[in-house]
Formats: sequence, C-alpha cells, structure tokens
Amino acid sequence: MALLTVEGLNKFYGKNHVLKSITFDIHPGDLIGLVGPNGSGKSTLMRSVLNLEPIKEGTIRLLGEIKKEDTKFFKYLTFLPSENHLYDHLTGRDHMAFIANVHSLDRNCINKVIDKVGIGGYVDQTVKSYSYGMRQRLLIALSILPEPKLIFMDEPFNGLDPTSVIELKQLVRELNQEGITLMISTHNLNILQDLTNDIWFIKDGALNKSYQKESLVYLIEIDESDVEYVKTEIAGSNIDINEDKNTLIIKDKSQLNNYLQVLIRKNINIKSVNENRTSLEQTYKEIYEIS
Ligand SMILES: Nc1ncnc2c1ncn2[C@@H]1O[C@H](COP(=O)(O)OP(=O)(O)OP(=O)(O)O)[C@@H](O)[C@H]1O
Repeated sequence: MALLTVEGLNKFYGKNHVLKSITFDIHPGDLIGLVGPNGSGKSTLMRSVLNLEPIKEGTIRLLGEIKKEDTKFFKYLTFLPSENHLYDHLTGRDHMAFIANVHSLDRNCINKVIDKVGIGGYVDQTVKSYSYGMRQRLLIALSILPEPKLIFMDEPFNGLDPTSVIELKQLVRELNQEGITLMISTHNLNILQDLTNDIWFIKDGALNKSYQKESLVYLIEIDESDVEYVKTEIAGSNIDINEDKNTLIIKDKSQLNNYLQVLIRKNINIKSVNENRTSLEQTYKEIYEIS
C-alpha cells in the first residue's frame, strides 16, 4: 500500500495556477528527489500536501486513511522547511521538548535523537548562538523526533559547508535504511544523483515522474548523406536524431537490434555504435530545454 497518496492537487495563488492536477503515490522506503527551477512550485507542493497552504482541489491521504486534517498526520509526516522557524531565545532542547509534548513522546527519545544528529555539544545553548548549519541540524532533529514514516525536506542542503553536506547525506541514508521514507527538494543535482532513488521534476506546474536520473542510450553514427533518408523513412517515436553529429539516439535497448537490422537492410552505412550514459544534468537540460 502507498504511504502517501495525492490525487488531483490544484493550487492557485490568485490567477497563478502553481500546481496543476498533481497526482502521485509515495511508497514505503522511497527516497525521492524533487527538482525544478526557482518558482516552479516545489515548496508549494510540499506545503500544500502538509496543509500549510489551502488548496482548491485535491485529495491527500497518508497510509490510505489518515487525512491531512487529522493530528496524527503530522506525527507520521514531518517537514523540514526551507526557512528557519526557530525561536532564538529558546535552546535546542526546549524546541525538542515542545515537539515531544505535542506528540506525547517519551522524553528518552530526545537524547537518542540528540546523539543521532550530533547536536549534543550545543543543544543546551539558546538558538541565537547557532550557526546556519547548527540550526539545520536542530531542524533535522525536530523532524525525526516523532519517529515519522515520511519526511519532506525542503532544500535541506542550502548553506551547508561540504563537511555538513557529507554528514547530512550520510544521515539521510541511515534514516532511509532504518525505514523512513523521504522526499527532498534541492537545486544540487550532484547530491540528488548520489543520494536518491527516484527524481521527480516540476515543470509548468506539472509533475514529471517518468525520467530516469541516469539512463543508457545507444548512439548509431551514420553517413551525413543518409541522415535525411533515415529521418523521413525509418525513424519512429523510439528514435531521436542528432543531425549535427549524424547520430541516431535509441533510448530503448530492446529496439536497438531492430533498428540496426533495418539500417543494414536499407544499405545505410553504420560508422559506429556506442553506449552512452546520460547524466542528471543532461536530463535536466532536456526537460527545461536548456541548450
Ligand atoms: N505566498 C505566496 N503568495 C503568492 N504567490 C506565491 C506564494 N508563495 C509562492 N508563490 C508563487 O508560487 C510559485 C511557486 O513558488 P515556490 O516557492 O513553491 O517555488 P519553488 O520551486 O519552491 O522555488 P525556489 O526554488 O525558488 O524555492 C511562484 O510563482 C511563487 O511566486
């Protein structure tokens, strides 16, 4: 069963139709990256699912039955927001005690999480003395404290130094291995390539889940003089043509042999056949039409 089901989510800000019929399932164990340019709707998507933004249409269910209005929803689905919502005059431990109270958690779990996230050295200081990275860690501690099943992290890597990025990636992996499902938005494609299983892209208010973060394509180089003939007579929907490089691009391996046989039958001179791994950056450029 899906952990979270979102169906037909539409969100408007005035006339700005920010999210258009968003539908998705998140399954236990998923580690999903959410990508999109500035203003594409990543935060709005997370905030709308979490009931932090009113939505015009849409159904949102956790574990098949818990609706976003139920208080249990925020125990099982927690949020690490991109803006810092901490109180400067309180300590990290005060923040944790507050969350523990809200969810009636055993106080022992606070120390467990302090150790896990590595904030023991400063958790008893007031937040006003914290650096940006220290605040991020406290927010992570708060998000994992209720032992959620699913965490939405909105740009958690922003502003972190390389050491903190490495440590946060490791922590995310551990949480995922312990059974927590995560959706993470970030502009850092290298982090996503390294960390996540699935990457979803938002474009023009719609969610595209079908791209592979890395995929193999097959490149068949032919003579320049044959390109036009192949383009008009042979190429179908499974084939792209890079006319600058006189190359046919086959995305589906099962089609490779078929196309090679057809080309040979039609006496097309095949100069080379190569396998090529597309990077997430290439995929991003393709989706957002960046040349
Ligand atoms: N409170 C608001 N009132 C009106 N419009 C808003 C509000 N919040 C966001 N928007 C608009 O909704 C759209 C999506 O914004 P959102 O912050 O969700 O994008 P994002 O993908 O998270 O961007 P970024 O990568 O810059 O954080 C933008 O057009 C933005 O101007």
